[in-house]
Amino acid sequence: MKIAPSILSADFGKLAEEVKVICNAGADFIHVDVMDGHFVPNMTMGPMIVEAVSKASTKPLDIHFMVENIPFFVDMYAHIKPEFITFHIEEEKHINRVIQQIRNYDIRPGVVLNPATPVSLLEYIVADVDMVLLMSVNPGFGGQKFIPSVIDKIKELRELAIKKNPNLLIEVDGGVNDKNAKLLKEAGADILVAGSFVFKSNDYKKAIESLR
Ligand SMILES: O=C(CO)[C@H](O)[C@H](O)COP(=O)(O)O
Repeated sequence: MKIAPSILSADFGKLAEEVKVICNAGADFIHVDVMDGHFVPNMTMGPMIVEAVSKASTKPLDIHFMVENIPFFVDMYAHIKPEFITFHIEEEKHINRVIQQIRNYDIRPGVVLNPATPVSLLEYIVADVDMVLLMSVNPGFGGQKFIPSVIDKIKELRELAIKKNPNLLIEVDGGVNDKNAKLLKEAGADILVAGSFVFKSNDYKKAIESLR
C-alpha cells in the first residue's frame, strides 16, 4: 500500500520543512490539492507554491486539480513535472483530449470521481489513464468525515480494471484513517491519500505506518 500525505493539512507557516519531514517519515508521494474557488468553495496553491513544494520534496508529486478550465491549469503546472495529474470528470467535456494533453508533458494522467459519481462513467476512459482517484468526501476541505459507499465503488472499479486496464492504480482520498485503511486495501485500493490523520498526529512516521 502506497501512502500519499495531503499537504492541505500541513502547517503552511513552515511548508517546505513539513514536506521534507513527511518525505523522511515514509511518504510515497506528496499529494497536492489545487483548488480554484469555483469548482470547489476553497482556494489553495498556485504554481509558484507547488513548485516550492516540489523543490523541497524528495518524493514524486501527485497533483489533484479541483478546478474549472482544466486544460489551462495543466499547461500552467506541467513544468513542475509531477508524477501524476488528476482531474474531475464531472468538470471536463473533452476527457480524452485532456488525458492526451497531460501525456504530452510526460506526466501520468488520472481522473477523479466525486462520491456520488458512478464508476460506470469510466467504462470508455479507464483503459486510457494510469490512475483513478475515488473521493471519499466531497472535495474542498481536509478533516471531513469518510463516506463509506466508496468501498463498493473501489470493488466495482477493480472489477472494471481487471477487464480493461490491469495496471490501473486506484487512489482514495478523504477521511482516510487507521480505522478504514484496511477495508480500503481489501476492497482494492493501491494508494491512500491522508491529510489530517497524518498531519494532526504527533508522530508522522507512526501515522503513515499505521495506514500502510
Ligand atoms: O482532496 C482533499 C480535499 O478535497 C484532501 O486531499 C483530503 O480531504 C485530505 O484530507 P483528510 O485526510 O483530512 O480528509
